Amino acid sequence: MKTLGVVNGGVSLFYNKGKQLSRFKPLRVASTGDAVGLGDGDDSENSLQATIEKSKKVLAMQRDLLQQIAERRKLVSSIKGSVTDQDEDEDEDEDEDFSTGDSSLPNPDLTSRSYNRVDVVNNGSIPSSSHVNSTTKNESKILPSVEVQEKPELYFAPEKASSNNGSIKQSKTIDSKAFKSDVLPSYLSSSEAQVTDEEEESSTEADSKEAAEVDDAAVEDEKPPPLAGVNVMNIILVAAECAPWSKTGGLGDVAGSLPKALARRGHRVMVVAPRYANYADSQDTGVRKRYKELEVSYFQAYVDGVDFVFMDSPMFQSMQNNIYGGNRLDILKRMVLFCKAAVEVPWHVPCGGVCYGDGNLVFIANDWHTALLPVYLKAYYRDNGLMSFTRSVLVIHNIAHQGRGPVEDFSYVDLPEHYMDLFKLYDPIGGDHFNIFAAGLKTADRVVTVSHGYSWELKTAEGGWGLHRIINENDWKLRGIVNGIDTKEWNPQYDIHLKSDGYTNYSLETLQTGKPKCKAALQKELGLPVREDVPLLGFIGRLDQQKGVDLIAEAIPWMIGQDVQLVMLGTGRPDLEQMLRQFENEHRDKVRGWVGFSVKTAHRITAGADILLMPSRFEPCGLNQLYAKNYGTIPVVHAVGGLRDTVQQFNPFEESGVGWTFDSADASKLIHALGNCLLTYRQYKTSWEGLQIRGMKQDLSWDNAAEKYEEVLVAAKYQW
Ligand SMILES: Nc1ncnc2c1ncn2[C@@H]1O[C@H](COP(=O)(O)OP(=O)(O)O[C@H]2O[C@H](CO)[C@@H](O)[C@H](O)[C@H]2O)[C@@H](O)[C@H]1O
Repeated sequence: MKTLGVVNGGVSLFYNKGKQLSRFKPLRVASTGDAVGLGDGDDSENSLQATIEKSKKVLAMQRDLLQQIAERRKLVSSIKGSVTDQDEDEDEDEDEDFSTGDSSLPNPDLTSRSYNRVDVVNNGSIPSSSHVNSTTKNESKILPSVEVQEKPELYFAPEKASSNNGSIKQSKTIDSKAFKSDVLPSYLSSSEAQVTDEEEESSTEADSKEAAEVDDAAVEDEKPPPLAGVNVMNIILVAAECAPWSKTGGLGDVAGSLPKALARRGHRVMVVAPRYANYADSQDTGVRKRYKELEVSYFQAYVDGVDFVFMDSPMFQSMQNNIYGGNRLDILKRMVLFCKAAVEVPWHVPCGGVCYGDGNLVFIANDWHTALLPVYLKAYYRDNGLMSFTRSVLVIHNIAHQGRGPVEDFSYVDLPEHYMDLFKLYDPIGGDHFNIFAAGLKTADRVVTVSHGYSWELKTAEGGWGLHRIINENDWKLRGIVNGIDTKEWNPQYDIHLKSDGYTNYSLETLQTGKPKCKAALQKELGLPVREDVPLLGFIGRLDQQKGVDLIAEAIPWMIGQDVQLVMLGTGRPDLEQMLRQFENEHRDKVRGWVGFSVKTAHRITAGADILLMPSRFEPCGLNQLYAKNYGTIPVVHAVGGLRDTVQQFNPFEESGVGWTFDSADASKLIHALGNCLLTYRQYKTSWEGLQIRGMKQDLSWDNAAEKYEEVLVAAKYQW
């Protein structure tokens, strides 16, 4: 078996047969030539002096060890706090032996940046930090009882469940659970959004105070995930947006939350994102670098165990709330600068006093905006024998945006001529063109996409948007991993946006009182009639072709004929924004079309609505349906991509499933599914509660996904 020596800032990490043999700095004493006790006279004085020096060193090392031991004790007590069952009690005892053995040791002063839960050897020894700040559901909660009820009879007319006229064909190999819904009795049956808002987006003092309270409450519930152990790595996630600092959609959410889950597993994790505004909670690192005539500097914040590094340049600052603004070349130039500089961040930007360095390091790039990063890593470094042990993983959140342009755009990316072939792609309509995503996909060591369903769709002509051939050729390195959600931020129990204006926090135990309160508050806030019995439907999303807003538009006349209320929140295509306003104007007693980007309103709709509509034409993963499930809001979705993976169709005979799905992007299918959903809402309350409870009980946290990401990172690390 191959033995691999990874040089990591002066400390070698040796791996043999997959095992890390030496992860900590060896404790070495008396390494110099002047041995103690040899010679006499002056010699003996010298040797005495040498002994004193060595004793000092030994003492210093002991102090170091004591600090590490104290940190482990802290970890053990946090594990003890969350252990509930018998098996875990046994583990706890073992841990206790370990900790009580050191109980007499002094408790060193541990700062918030002191040590990781697993000591990561970084550039010579100072590991980054990590708080344990996750929230997971408390499974031992008392649930409202679900009564067995008669099966529904009055559902809509049956239709062929297997019919598949969708824009994307379904795979035979796709998740069997997702498919189950299709064989059930069927009678149950680019322009990117811009940040346009808003008062709550600038975090107020009150918000941060509330957020801190949320942290405290969440920490009490916390059950840490297993640690990465020997797989522990240095990870740098690079993305064009990162919530809560910058967000136009799901990419921002993922960049803000996946890293925290990786850190909870013990990895040292950094996020690099552009600095589009002056973020109050970040500090200037003082580091300045020049790329051609452009200077960048770096700001930094340390949150929930993750080093967030914001790259500052007039190019980014000028974007403010319009982060993908400007013409094609403007965006290209911004991303060239961002990716060139991001590859060097591990050398230049010290976090917790120490740079990450290039050993045991993997970059996670996201979408076309950062698909240049794997290419720069190869062209500038690995081709030249540098950063040889650094790897890159590229995540596809949405293949529809690719960084395309005329072939001449290659001159802006500053790469050797022979790299041109990586970017050149033939398009049946436009001929040869320049395609950044294509180059990134070919160059990255591994590729991840955000659901199983989408990983299959990407390989089809309809779903690959011209890149399906490249994706098929690189199938060996592609993996689908369903996104998780930030269970601290998107949790009805702690949600800071439910603390005022009549809203209230709620959990499984208080669902039946808390959610109706939120519904009434939402109706009041929107100026709709406050009625508990009327089903309130919600839609949240970018207004573009992807999200199927036009299907809702087609279904509006039917909806208006029902006793329902509808609220739609979104920004994007001006014609669709106008459509939202028009719906509201025409049906003021039933419809609200909120054009704008408001995180607060998104949370409140998720809590107050009974039903969330997601008729997306394609959906790589989708986060809103996951948030909806966590809030007891029932999703009605087009069974495509990640929606098919995450929304299991309701089956009244088994009382299973968490929502309604329809199998093609067609308004009549949406109406059919929604009709059955409304019928259940009105006539089968117990079934409805069952749907809510099953959704709320699912573990949607990032911890599961982080474990799978870790497998991909490790595969990349050992790949040559
Ligand atoms: N007007 C508005 N006001 C406030 N908040 C708004 C908003 N419009 C959207 N949002 C928020 O933005 C996020 C959207 O996330 P999605 O995953 O649904 O979509 P998106 O298509 O952007 O992401 C892409 O990347 C993600 C992440 O991988 C994939 O899940 C997805 O399928 C893929 O298309 C949610 O947090 C939502 O609440």
